[in-house]
Amino acid sequence: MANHGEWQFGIYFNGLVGQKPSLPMSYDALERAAEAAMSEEVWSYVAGGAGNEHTQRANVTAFERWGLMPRMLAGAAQRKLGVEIFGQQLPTPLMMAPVGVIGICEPEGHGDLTTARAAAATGVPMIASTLMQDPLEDVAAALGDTPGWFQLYPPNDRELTESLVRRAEAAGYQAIVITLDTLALGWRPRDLRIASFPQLTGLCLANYTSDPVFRSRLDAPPEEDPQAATGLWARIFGNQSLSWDDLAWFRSLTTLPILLKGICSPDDARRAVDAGMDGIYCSNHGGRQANGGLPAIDCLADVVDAAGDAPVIFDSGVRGGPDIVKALAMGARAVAVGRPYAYGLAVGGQEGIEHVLRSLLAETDLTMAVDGYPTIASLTRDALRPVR
Ligand SMILES: Cc1cc2nc3c(=O)[nH]c(=O)nc-3n(C[C@H](O)[C@H](O)[C@H](O)COP(=O)(O)O)c2cc1C
Ligand SMILES: O=C(O)C(=O)c1ccccc1
Repeated sequence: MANHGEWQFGIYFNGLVGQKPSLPMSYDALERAAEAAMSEEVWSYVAGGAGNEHTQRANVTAFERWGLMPRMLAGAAQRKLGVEIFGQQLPTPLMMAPVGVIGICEPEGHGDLTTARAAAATGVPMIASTLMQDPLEDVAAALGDTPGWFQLYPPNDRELTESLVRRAEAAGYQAIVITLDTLALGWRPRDLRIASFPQLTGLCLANYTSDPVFRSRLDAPPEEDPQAATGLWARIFGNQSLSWDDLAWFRSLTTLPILLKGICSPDDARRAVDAGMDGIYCSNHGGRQANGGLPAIDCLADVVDAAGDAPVIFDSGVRGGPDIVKALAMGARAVAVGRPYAYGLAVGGQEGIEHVLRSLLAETDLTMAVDGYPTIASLTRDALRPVR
């Protein structure tokens, strides 16, 4: 396979016949275009974070405190970006993080299906959120040969939790990601200012309204009384009494690999592995949940060390190829992005997502080429130096 970076020559050659890319070529331009393309409510929800968004900004700027050491004549003419996770061979170390409102990041409201098609076209796995506009089965069917993982927000109803996990397994998802950092909703001033929370208008609840257990809890079907369905969702979503003791029960539900998302503490990573979890997902939810926290990248190395042989996925603040390379060098097995592909969808539909993913992969590949790291295995912490 050609190196991902060669994609840039396609763009330059198009320039020879007067064609310029119609989609943004930098993250800042992508963000501006997305703001223009989205409704005020969706923009606020996607772009915003917790409190004064200090942690959200710090997630991004913390990457600038690490520099990659360039190595010359390192035999990096061909790069190998493939990785293996839970016996799955992935063509690249990039993943799409679960974004619960991806369904409404395009005007037609089927953004989950569009994202799955972009995953199918690029080989970049989609981690499908519990919050979807289309049922998880339909989204799985659109993934083609690309693996999908299912992200679970465990409701405070065990029968419903079990139903969601079994449906995900039956639909062909290849891992379950249990998100632990959103058992309560963070303080989000942007959304508070405009008094907007999309799920409360009934958006992105298809996995609930299509679920037999959820439906059995309602007096009338959601099609007849959508408000009652939304009210039930609001009552069952939060699950603040979840504890480490519940992990054995989750483990008993499925033979699929389970990862815990929202882990930043090495002690929690150790505890997760001891409880039989298969992987760790180091993330602070893109700074959307708790403000005043550590940048997620500053937590990654300790989490990797504590996780032992268990693979660690990383997200929060990844905006370009060098960020991906740095997170891999810290020891992440794969690196995910959230807002970047949501903006790609808003700006250019499926093509927009593919454009964002291909740009990230090209820049990752070229960073490895220019800095002399031919394989992901060659990217160790020795490649990183603190910027003074
Ligand atoms: C609009 C939006 C919705 C999200 N919804 C979910 C979700 O449903 N489940 C989840 O585990 N994480 C969710 N996240 C968090 C992402 O999975 C990821 O941790 C975060 O976006 C990474 O940070 P980044 O946006 O800086 O790349 C959401 C993030 C955004 C921006
Ligand atoms: O907005 C989020 O980040 C998120 O993950 C979420 C999803 C559903 C309810 C509350 C928060």
